[in-house]
Amino acid sequence: MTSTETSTKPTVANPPGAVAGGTVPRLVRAGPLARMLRPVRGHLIGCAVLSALGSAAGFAPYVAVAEIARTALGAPSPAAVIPAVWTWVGIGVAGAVLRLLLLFLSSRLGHVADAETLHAIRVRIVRHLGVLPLGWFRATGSGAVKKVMTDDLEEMHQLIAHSMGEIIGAAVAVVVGFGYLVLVDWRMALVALAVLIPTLVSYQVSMRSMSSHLARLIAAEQRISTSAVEYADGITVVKTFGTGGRILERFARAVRDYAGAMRAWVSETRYSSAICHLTGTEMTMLAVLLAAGVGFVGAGWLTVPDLLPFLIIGIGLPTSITPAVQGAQGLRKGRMAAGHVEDLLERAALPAPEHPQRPVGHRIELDDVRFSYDGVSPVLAGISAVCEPGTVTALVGPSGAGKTTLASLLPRFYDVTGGAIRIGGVDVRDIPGETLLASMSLVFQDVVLLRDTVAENIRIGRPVATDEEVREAARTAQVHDVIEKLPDGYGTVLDALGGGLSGGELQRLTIARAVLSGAPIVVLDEATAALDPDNEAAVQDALAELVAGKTVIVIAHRLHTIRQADQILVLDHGQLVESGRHHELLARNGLYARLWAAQRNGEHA
Ligand SMILES: Nc1ncnc2c1ncn2[C@@H]1O[C@H](COP(=O)(O)OP(=O)(O)OP(=O)(O)O)[C@@H](O)[C@H]1O
Repeated sequence: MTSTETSTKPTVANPPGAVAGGTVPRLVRAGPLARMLRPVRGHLIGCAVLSALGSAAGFAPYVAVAEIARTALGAPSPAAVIPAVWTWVGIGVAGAVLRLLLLFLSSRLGHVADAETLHAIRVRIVRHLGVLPLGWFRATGSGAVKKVMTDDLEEMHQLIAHSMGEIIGAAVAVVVGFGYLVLVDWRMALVALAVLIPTLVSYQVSMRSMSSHLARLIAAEQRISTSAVEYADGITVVKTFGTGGRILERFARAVRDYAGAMRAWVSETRYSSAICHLTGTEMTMLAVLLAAGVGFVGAGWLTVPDLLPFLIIGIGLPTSITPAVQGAQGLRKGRMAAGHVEDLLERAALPAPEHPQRPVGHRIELDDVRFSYDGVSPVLAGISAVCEPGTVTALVGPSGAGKTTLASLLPRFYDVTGGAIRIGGVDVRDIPGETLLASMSLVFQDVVLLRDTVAENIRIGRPVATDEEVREAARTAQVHDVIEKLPDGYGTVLDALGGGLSGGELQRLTIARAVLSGAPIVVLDEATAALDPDNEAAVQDALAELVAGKTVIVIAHRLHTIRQADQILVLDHGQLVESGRHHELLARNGLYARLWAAQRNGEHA
């Protein structure tokens, strides 16, 4: 029996709740959780049975103490009860040992079920991540993956390995304890029940209230941590531009939301919480049982020895519920976590080609390409163009025109919603994913680094490349000399921030990756960030080496870098408004000419 006081303080970590009859089975049966646990049902049933038996055996020492007291008090002489006392001591010790053994085995089964379930889920997630559109990762995916892989799986671990056993153990403790008291004296047992029932009912009320508030509280808690991280991450910008007020305001709003949700919850549960505090403690039970017991003894309904089991076992009944309250909370969180896991697993995968085909050559054909992120507002509205092998095509246009979106349709970050993109005469949706990605190098502005050596960071371009090939690629990308000057040269381990390499140097490192891959198509997002003149020249030289002889699509922000492009596609509001070479477009005096004039004026201002 636990002797800790039952707490009904409604915190998110341990909110009010109860193991009221019917609630637990409904939760376990429900939806995604039940589906995920089906393969380990046998283990879970075994775990539950062992936990129940262990919890029941754990009563033996308490019953033994009560019985020894009853026997001793009612005996004519101490010597007469020695054999009976020894028997009860034996029963008590055996019960304690059995409890340890059964709970150990139950915990083992629970952890085996947990390991098998989480292993299967992790494998499914990893497989599914492999078929999700890359665009999903760029937009929102990495945060969602992290949350599911760490937070949600941790909640599921708590549920499978701990919460179920806690709930069943606590339920059995209450039932067995109460059953024993009924056998001793059913009238006194009813008195104990009169204290237990309001406790259970008020827990049940709190539990129902928790269901409606938990999602809101967790959401507010997440917003608090997100805005705190945002503040810490952006501290340089915040201090420099004095924008801390706005970020702090977001943080304060999240804190207010949380406090509001908590207030609503506390207010809704004020009566049930007060009853829990009043009736769910050992002190209250002791006072009631003692008062009733003395009265019963005075009335001749009860003997003093028969009062003892109520004072030893009865007073612990309310606090026996505590583990179930925590377990029920774990169950609820685990069920929400299972829902998040299933949401991720149900996210639409990129359809694999039904009839895979191999492209012949690398001619790129944009055929009436239409696209929308939300299926409602068009972002690209019927773009048609051809990029011949070995030529450079620049995508230009105002911010938000759709340049990045168009470029990201080539490697199938997303699929077109109308029209088609063909490479070497084959629709990209009919080219096997690996073949498609192997045919192009993607050089985007956000440099993604692995926490690994410089050499391995370049080798991502072609994992089987030799050390000499890695060095050669770095030389071509004009970054070899910089790497050689690092403390451990190519063996220097980079962190997420680039291990001291400048922005331009990191860009050349990603260019080296692309050079190493040797893919015949290059999709390039030209840097918008201004580099110092030396770095700028080095990056331009590296790019010139990379794109030589390749089919290149470049998203151009600074028009002077693409004056020599073979064709320039000018986008505006998702439409292709002009196309041609630099001097042709200037002669048309349209959008391109205006953008060019604006940039020239900007440079000379
Ligand atoms: N992941 C996304 N989900 C929803 N809408 C998006 C997403 N990415 C871009 N958009 C929207 O699509 C439109 C085109 O954006 P896109 O980034 O392709 O333009 P862009 O021409 O590359 O702009 P910039 O030069 O500023 O990078 C914009 O209205 C943008 O807000």
